Amino acid sequence: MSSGVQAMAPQALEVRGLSKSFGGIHAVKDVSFDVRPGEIVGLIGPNGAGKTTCFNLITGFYTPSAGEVRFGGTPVTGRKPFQMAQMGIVRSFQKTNILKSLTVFENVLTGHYLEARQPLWRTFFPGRAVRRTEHSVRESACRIIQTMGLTHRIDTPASSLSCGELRLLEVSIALAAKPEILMLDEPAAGLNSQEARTFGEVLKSLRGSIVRSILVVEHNMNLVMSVSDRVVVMHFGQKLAEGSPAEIQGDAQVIEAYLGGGKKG
Ligand SMILES: Nc1ncnc2c1ncn2[C@@H]1O[C@H](COP(=O)(O)OP(=O)(O)OP(=O)(O)O)[C@@H](O)[C@H]1O
Repeated sequence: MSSGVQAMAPQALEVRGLSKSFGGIHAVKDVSFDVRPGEIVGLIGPNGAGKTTCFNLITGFYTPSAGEVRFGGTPVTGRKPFQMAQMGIVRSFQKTNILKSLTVFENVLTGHYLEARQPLWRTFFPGRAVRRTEHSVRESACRIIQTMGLTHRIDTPASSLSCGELRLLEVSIALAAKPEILMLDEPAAGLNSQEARTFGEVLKSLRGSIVRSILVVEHNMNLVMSVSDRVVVMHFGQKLAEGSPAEIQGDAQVIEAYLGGGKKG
């Protein structure tokens, strides 16, 4: 769908020895894993395992206490979130990026800010280049909305969407930034099992068409196990296991971590 994305060289995300302490709490401790081009990787773990902190470290919202993040072989540790987004590492936010009074189309348009930025003078003297950008941004928004199955809601204010549709809109807005790797933090929160299944199918359809790879933090085990090529399990800030969904589901240490640690989801 996005020819821009497809034209890019594939980039792997490499996380090496990542650590973050808050006072005396080791929220993330020496965590390493890769997301290879074309993969969907699930990042799971019981409550407080360090998943969100890990996400915030990778996307530049936190600075690591130690360790490195590389993207396509380039060290990107410590870069700001907008710099990460410009490189193609884009995360979704739970609800916070949705403007409820705007329609689905308008919300997805706002997600194109990286592409649509213009110098101020161009706002007053829009030339052909500005109109071309506007046209391509509107086309891109329509394509994303169609891919996400929201075309029938394109002119609906976000305030009227169901919970499942809001989740799809959150991902749509992230897609507007043209990610190479899309990072989703609990994208299925609040969905019932049917909505989560539909959501999973949409996610699988994105990979290789509109984004190269996906890293997803999620408590809904059915969803994670059905969409992921590989699963990384965190526990008490550290990586406990890594493997295929089948391997992870049969891993005694993982089962113990969930059963012993207060399972969520
Ligand atoms: N800003 C912060 N200041 C202090 N402690 C923090 C901060 N952020 C996270 N922590 C602590 O770090 C640990 C890991 O938290 P984190 O939110 O990363 O876990 P999680 O796996 O995402 O949990 P959940 O599944 O419940 O969202 C927890 O003990 C948490 O209390």
